[in-house]
Amino acid sequence: ETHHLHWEVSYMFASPDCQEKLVMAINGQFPGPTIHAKAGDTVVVELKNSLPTEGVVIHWHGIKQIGTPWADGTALISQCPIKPDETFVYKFQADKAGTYFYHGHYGMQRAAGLYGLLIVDVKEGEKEKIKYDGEINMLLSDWYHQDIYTQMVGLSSKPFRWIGEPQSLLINGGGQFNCSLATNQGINKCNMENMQCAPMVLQVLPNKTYRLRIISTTSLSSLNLAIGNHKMTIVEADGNYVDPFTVDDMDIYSGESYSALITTDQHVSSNHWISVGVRGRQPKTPPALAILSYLNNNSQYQLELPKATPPITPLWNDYAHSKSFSYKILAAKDTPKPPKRADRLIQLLNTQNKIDGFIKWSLNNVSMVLPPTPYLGSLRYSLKGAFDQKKPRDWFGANYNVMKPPINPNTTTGSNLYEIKFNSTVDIILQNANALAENVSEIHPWHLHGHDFWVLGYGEGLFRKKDVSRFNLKNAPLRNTAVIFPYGWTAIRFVADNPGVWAFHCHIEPHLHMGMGVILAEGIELVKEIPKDAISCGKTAKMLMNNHG
Ligand SMILES: O=C1O[C@H]([C@@H](O)CO)C(O)=C1O
Repeated sequence: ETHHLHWEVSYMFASPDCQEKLVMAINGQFPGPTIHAKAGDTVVVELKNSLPTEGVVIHWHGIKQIGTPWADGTALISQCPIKPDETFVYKFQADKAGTYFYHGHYGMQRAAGLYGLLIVDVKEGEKEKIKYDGEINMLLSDWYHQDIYTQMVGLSSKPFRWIGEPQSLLINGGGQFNCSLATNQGINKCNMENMQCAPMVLQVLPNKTYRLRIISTTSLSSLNLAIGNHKMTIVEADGNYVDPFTVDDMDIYSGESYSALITTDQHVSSNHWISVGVRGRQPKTPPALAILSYLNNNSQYQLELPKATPPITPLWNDYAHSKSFSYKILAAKDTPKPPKRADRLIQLLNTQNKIDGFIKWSLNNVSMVLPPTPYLGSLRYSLKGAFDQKKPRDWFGANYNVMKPPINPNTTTGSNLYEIKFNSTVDIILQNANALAENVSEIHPWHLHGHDFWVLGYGEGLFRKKDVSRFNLKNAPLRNTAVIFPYGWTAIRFVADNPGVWAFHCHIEPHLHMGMGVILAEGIELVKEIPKDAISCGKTAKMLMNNHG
């Protein structure tokens, strides 16, 4: 089946948390429309850019883009930004059932509200492995009242202006700013008459099982979600089935998606708080709340606020709690196993650095900048001088103390382009370290485009070669996003079997903006003819003009 969609991206005024600001919308909707497809379906989105004066692209997060690397929607990597008033056609296959989303991938447009859900069901005629009676989607985001231009300019100014913590957290695009519905919070009570800021009510029937699809597209915040009186059984992560496990609360990092099963086994006419709070950074943002409401005997849903206090998020710096959740995520039985060994090991040291006093993030001491000509075109057509040719390193050297701020914080910029042998198996060790300030090391969720990878393990401190022997080759989970914990490392393995140019980066929007990413290029000679609309800028535009002049 083919899903043919006509979308128009524009700004509109909206008040997701009852404070009005400009929001990036699709067809006048924020969040954008939900795409429902089946595995194997083709999705065609004719995307018209109706932003007055800026380019746009959309990335289909978790979709592998096999055979269509130009549809990955990464500005200056896989395609040229779509110009105002122009239309670009994204055509790709929904390759695997699972919970996905889409979002802007140019500058910080995701943080402006350019996102929505992409739900892929099992193939026609195939049976869903997980049994449930109904589905509920929860798209989580954080929300800033400052516009993204002020944020971006601040991040690249001297002195540096950090974006700070978000003003509110949103569930399906709605939230409450500076007030709370929960009775135990020391802040103003929200005005419930304002429907836009009323909590989302999830209506359920008693004695059923629901599949909650939980997705985080936050700009900055790591989140924790809990439902009063209901346990959650995690069954899917990033479009891959996991070995089911049951928890009282779950963590979710930007770029991740999960399915959690809940059973509505409480009193037939009851209601319960769902709360979402911030982890990993000292929270200044009130938790987001939703209400799980059972249909009562009179066929009516309870719309009053639950009597109990909402679940409280674990202490923001209780990393043991977060690790215990991440370590429980293991592959379901039928998951393909990783190859026994890798052909190449790349160790990427994540550091916060400075260039002439400007604050950056670097990998092996190089902060990523993107060239004016997207890599996919310049590599495919071997255009000379399209980007900085300096090869990035596979290792950062033996003497780096990850527990202390960098002795020499000075960094440089570069393309961070790794050329990967087609069909080879690659291990990447994401090595965390102390940031510029003493005793600070932050969470970074890393997202890989074009692939799933196996998470082989996590460790504390500096990764050592002997840690390879601890890798989980038995039931390593497949993911497209993996977190690195403060002062720790995370090991991933993937097979470079998808011709194209793929970003691999921290999914925290300001961190990517500050250079926290690398580019992987594989099997470029196998990329078919790239649609002209994807490469009509920079040196590839000149090439096209010369060919047809
Ligand atoms: O990139 C970041 O910058 C600030 C801080 O380190 C400097 O102000 C912060 O919390 C980040 O995550």
